[in-house]
Amino acid sequence: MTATEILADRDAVIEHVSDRAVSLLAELTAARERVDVCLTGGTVGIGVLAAIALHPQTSKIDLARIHWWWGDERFVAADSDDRNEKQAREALLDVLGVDESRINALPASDEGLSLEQGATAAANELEEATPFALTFLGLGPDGHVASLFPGHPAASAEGPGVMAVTDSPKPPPERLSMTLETINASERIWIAAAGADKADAVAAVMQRPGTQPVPGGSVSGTQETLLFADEAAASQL
Ligand SMILES: O=C1O[C@H](COP(=O)(O)O)[C@@H](O)[C@H](O)[C@H]1O
Repeated sequence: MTATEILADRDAVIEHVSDRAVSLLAELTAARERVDVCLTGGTVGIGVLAAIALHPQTSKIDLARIHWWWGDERFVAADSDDRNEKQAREALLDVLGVDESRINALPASDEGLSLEQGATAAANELEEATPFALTFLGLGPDGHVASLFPGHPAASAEGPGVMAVTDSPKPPPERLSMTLETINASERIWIAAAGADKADAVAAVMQRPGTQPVPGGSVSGTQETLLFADEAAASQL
């Protein structure tokens, strides 16, 4: 069951989610030797990472215990500005000086692997991870999360792992995405959405009458599922 927290605007969503993330990661890294965290791309998602980097309490997080993953990636060259990895590195990982050995990026198109081979390699790498303690997700205006788009075969793929996504309705057309089952093995899933263009998607995620099912509505963490929305995105609730 997804619970919602509604904040005034985009900046308030980013501030609130980053506050909660810093507290949670400080607590988890004090209690566990290994904490796997799954990142997202997207406007609010990257904003949250930038805010974590600048947060006054971030030094309380034991970074040596965190392993970083991505829920989805655009299958483009490693140095492309479209890469969720590149954006996350610039916003957070490089700023904090995270060690390369703990960054588990999804393959890029210039690494010598086809899209399918990249999905297989990523799924194999994922086997070393513990279930994600925290997974961040953005929400597209169509209700997509990660690169699981409504009506697209990847969104209904069964089993754990990483899907090769072709013909993505949102550019770039080739992507890699964790499956719903892998995402839903996460202890906590936090979806963040802001802006009036997300209002229909937020209503669909919360399964309001008259809405159609969307991938974001099938997301469910084993301990917690939270949707953080600003007032504009929550206007149809
Ligand atoms: O393409 C993507 O879009 C979604 C949502 O992005 P937003 O800019 O509309 O917030 C994002 O969650 C996903 O990681 C990304 O690859």
